[in-house]
Amino acid sequence: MTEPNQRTLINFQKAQFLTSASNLSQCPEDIGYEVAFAGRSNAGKSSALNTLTGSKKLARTSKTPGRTQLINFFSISDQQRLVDLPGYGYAKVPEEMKKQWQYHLEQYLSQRQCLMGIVLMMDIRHPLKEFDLMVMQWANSCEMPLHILLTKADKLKYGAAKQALNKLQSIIGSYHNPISVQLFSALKKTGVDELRVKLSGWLQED
Ligand SMILES: Nc1nc2c(ncn2[C@@H]2O[C@H](COP(=O)(O)OP(=O)(O)OP(=O)(O)O)[C@@H](O)[C@H]2O)c(=O)[nH]1
Ligand SMILES: [Mg+2]
Repeated sequence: MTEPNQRTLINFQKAQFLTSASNLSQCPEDIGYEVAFAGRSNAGKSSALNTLTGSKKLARTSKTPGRTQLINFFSISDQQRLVDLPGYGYAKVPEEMKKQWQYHLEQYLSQRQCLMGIVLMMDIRHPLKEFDLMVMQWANSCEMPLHILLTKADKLKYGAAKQALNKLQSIIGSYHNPISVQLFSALKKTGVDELRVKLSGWLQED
């Protein structure tokens, strides 16, 4: 028998765009294993997905916050998918549209049976905003595994980045869902292996 930590690493380079959905009914069949990438608009979700999969343009990145407006599905195999969720909190989007996204996002998060865990991305310079705390509390309440990426770690000196990591680590100590945090930089490729190990655990059967 293999120990969970000896499971094979998934080859994330196999990820291919599958489909986009604007609501739950348009999502692919709810089977197998799925991991969702969530975060505030501009947190670096699409960049992290591209870095993870070794692709420059699998997920669209943009200097314009709010670019990813649909739930985008990427398949690694017919049983394993990565999901780029719409960025939350882009101010220039009309209020009604924001409510719609929020509704569909909540539907997805609460109803999706194959959802194994959430990767929550926060810009290391602006962590723990209202949306982040909401996701953290929600995950805690339903025991959903959560892995936090402190993104754009290259924007801080190593000491300051480490300090931000330590602070987050002490905060998540009071949570009782499976929860972890790491530094990440799409620019410098920092933390990619750590992320691959975490997701390989989530996306495979025990
Ligand atoms: N310096 C630095 N910039 C980054 C990093 N990751 C992302 N960015 C930049 O941050 C901006 C937003 O990145 P995206 O990956 O598009 O962010 P997103 O969370 O997908 O944004 P939305 O789809 O709008 O919600 C882009 O200009 C990226 O180039 C990083 O690790 N380091
Ligand atoms: Mg995006």
